[in-house]
Amino acid sequence: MGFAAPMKFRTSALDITTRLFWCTKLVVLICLFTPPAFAEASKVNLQLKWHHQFQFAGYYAAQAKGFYKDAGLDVNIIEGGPGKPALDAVLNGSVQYGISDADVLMAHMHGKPVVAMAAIFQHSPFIIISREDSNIHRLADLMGKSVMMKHDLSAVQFDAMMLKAGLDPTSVRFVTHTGQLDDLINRKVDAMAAYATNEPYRLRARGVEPAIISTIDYDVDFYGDTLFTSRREIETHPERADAFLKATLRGWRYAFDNPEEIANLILQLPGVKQSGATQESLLAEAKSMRPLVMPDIVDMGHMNTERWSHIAQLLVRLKLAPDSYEPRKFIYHYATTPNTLNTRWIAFGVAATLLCVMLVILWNVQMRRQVRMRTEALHAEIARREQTEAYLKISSRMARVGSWVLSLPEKTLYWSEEVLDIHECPPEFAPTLDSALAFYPEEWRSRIVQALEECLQKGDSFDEELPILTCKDKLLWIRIIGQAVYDLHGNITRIEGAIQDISAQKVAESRIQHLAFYDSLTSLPNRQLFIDRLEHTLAYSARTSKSGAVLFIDLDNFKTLNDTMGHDLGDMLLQQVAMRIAGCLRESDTVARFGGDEFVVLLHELSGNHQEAAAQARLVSEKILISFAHPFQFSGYEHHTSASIGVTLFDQQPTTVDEILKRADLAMYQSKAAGRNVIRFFDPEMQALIADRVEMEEDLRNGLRNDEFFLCYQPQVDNQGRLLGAEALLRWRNPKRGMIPPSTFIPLAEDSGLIVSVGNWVMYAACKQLVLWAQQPLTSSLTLAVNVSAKQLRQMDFVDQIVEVLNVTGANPKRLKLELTESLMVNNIEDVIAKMTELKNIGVGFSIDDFGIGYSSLSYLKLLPLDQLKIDQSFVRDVLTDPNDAVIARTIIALGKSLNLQVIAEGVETLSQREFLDNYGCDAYQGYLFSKPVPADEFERDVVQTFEHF
Ligand SMILES: Nc1nc2c(ncn2[C@@H]2O[C@@H]3COP(=O)(O)O[C@H]4[C@@H](O)[C@H](n5cnc6c(=O)[nH]c(N)nc65)O[C@@H]4COP(=O)(O)O[C@H]3[C@H]2O)c(=O)[nH]1
Repeated sequence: MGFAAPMKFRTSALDITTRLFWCTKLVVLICLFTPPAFAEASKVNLQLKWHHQFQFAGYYAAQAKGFYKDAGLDVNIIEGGPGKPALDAVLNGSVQYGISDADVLMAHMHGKPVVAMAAIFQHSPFIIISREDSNIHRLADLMGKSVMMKHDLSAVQFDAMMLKAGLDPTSVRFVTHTGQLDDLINRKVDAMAAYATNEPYRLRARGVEPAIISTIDYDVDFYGDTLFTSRREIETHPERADAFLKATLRGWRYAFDNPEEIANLILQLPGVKQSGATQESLLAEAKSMRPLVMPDIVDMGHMNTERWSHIAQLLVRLKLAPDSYEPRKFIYHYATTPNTLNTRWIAFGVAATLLCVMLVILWNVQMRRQVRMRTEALHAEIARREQTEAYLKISSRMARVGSWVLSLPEKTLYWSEEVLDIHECPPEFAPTLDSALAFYPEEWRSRIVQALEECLQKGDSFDEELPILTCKDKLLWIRIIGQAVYDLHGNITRIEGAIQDISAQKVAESRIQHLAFYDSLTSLPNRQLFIDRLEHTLAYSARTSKSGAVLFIDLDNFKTLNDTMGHDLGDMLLQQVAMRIAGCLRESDTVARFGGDEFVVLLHELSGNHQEAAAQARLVSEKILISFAHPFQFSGYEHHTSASIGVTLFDQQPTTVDEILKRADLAMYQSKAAGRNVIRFFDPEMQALIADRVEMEEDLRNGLRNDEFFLCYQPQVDNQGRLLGAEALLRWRNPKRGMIPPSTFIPLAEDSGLIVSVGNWVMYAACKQLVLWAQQPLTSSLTLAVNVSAKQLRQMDFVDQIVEVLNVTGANPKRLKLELTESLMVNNIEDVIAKMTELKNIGVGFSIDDFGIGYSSLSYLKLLPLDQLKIDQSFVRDVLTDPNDAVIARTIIALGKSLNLQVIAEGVETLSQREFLDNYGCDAYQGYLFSKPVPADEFERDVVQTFEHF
């Protein structure tokens, strides 16, 4: 449906274009209607139908008056006669043009290539003539009578007349036509076929009154003499044919206009006078021809397609011709345009008029179309504007924005519906400038008043965000925009603008602000806001004599609680901690959460005296520690926790936020190292230590690259004193620092993550050693225990790494024992079990190192694919003196037995320690009693030789 209009438009545009095209084409055609021009006269032959007489007057006139010559033709007129039919002459090509009857049509219908050019006789002159005294006046009178008739078209016309009259054509007696009028005069025949233009006159001239039966009386109306030619002539000489026809017709017009002149001319033709023709007889013939040729009524030579068709149908009906009449092929059409000047002017005139008419029509159509289109466009525009206005109203309502106008100089105020709505005023509320200003709270009102004044005085536009109290006393935030409007003289005539309710936006902004600057869990300021405040405080301190402090607070063992009791409890603890810390501070102090269990406090406006400020900071710190003394309560659960606090002071000395935070952080680490639940102030010595730690980390990294590490081996023996194997212990000899103990660099490697690369190095070194030992009988059965740190084991590809080391070195997995610490059992125990099981399946053994000091859950212990428990040396050390340690050692041995695990004691220094443990069934020992850890060569040389072997 939507395409209906354009379709219509397209069709009409097409019509117009088509009309214009044809109109132009017509004009061009008419204009091109020009006469042919021949360089030299073209010779043609014209065969007449009969002897020379007025019947062919037009042709003689055309020749005598030079019409043929004017048309570039040299025409040879050939006389016709019996046995000399023009049709045959044209068809065999001996002549180009001929005169004949409707037998040309018959020839055409029989497939002969003939073309009728002009029917000179509009009605056939054929008649049946008899003597008046024979009493033959109608066809019926001919029944049984003799009629002299040729078996040609005359017979056809006669048959047609008879049939039309309801008579049988064969009921008359036909006699061969002799052409002798005397046969009729002498009553040899009763009647004869004749020409109305000829025989009646001749009969009368002989004193015999004729009786005439005419075809017209029986409604048989054939054309008479017809100028025709061959199709070949038309195709090969179209211009000649045109020219010949035009000149001939001109000749005919001349002949009828000047019959005496032409009659005299005919008399001069050979054989005419001899035939007895006179001027009088010729003029009589001319006269009798007029009603048949009708030169005054129709165009000379006129042919009617319908009439030819009618004659053709009659011929078919009479079975004289096949049903194959093709008017277009039979009837001649001009190949070129008439060449008279008049015709050309008329043509031009007609064309120009046509063109003008078409242009007027076109202009009219175009105008109508334009008017229609513009009207439609106007309607569409109105609809669009109405729609836009409606949408604007909807969007204004949705966006809660409206317009206002303050007209000057009366200062009358107009509010749109939306503005009234924003102010929650009833529709009848009529605002004035004063009543509008009253919506703004007093402390904000001056801003809008000032904005209006500046707009009035200087023409400044304004854009303000202000709160209002609506008619219903609701607090809203609005954005008000205003700008001056001037008249032609540059005077401000009004201020107009918009008001939008931006309350929702303000809430969102403050929410974003909160999210950006506050910790979502505790609602405390976050690191960013804390830094911002610290910067302000530093600037303030630099200006005044006041100092300040930053406290770094870290919860002790928070990670363990979070991991074991779950994050929900961890979160609850952090929220309660936040409240307790905040409870120890002044309003003006800041407590922030930096993430995890890291809380940071900013104390400002402390004393300008350093010591006093330190005391103030210590007091607050202690208050915080004391607040932690009470257990934290969660639903049905109590939790004790303590904190480590690092403090740093700052005063007017220039320093940076980063520096202060770093110092507080260092102090906090120091307090943690000091045993937790303590307060430590930052001091420069500690900073040096930390700096050294950073440096050592770098040395450690380089140490790996520079091959500064090596392994020492400490023997492990069974209760019979036989050498079972050794524990591989890592050593680091740094060219600058000398030998560094593992207790120093292993924690550093753990913290920095370097322990993974270090551990990998150890694993390769230990396995290579196993391979070497495997090659010697004394050492081939020894096992090697290797320490594995928690970070190593947590590597996703830990198992693959070990397998790769074993594959690369070729070490026997059964000789390798991995020592894991108890802390590994706390987290993700399923993963640990899976990895251990995988390695266990290929023969690798496992021992729990330092057993007894951790948090091993006995239920998990059962699940681990362990081989050995290793009693921590701290219990072994005092096993003889501290009954608690003795009990623990005995318990571990008993536990091992019940779980079917081997138990080894480390740190055995004395025989009595060994004997004690032996008494309780300890399976193996390691300690200085047997040997300190020694390098491989020393181990092989001294240790291996000393012990008995399995
Ligand atoms: N007082 C005393 N000490 C004895 C006695 N017998 C052995 N020790 C010492 O006790 C530590 C035993 O190693 P650990 O418990 O695995 O404790 C090791 C282990 O936790 C770690 N460590 C050493 N090498 C490696 C390693 O390759 N990888 C990992 N992850 N940690 C290692 O460093 C810790 C310290 O190693 P070391 O300094 O070699 O100290 C060794 C050893 O020298 C004794 O009778 N009396």
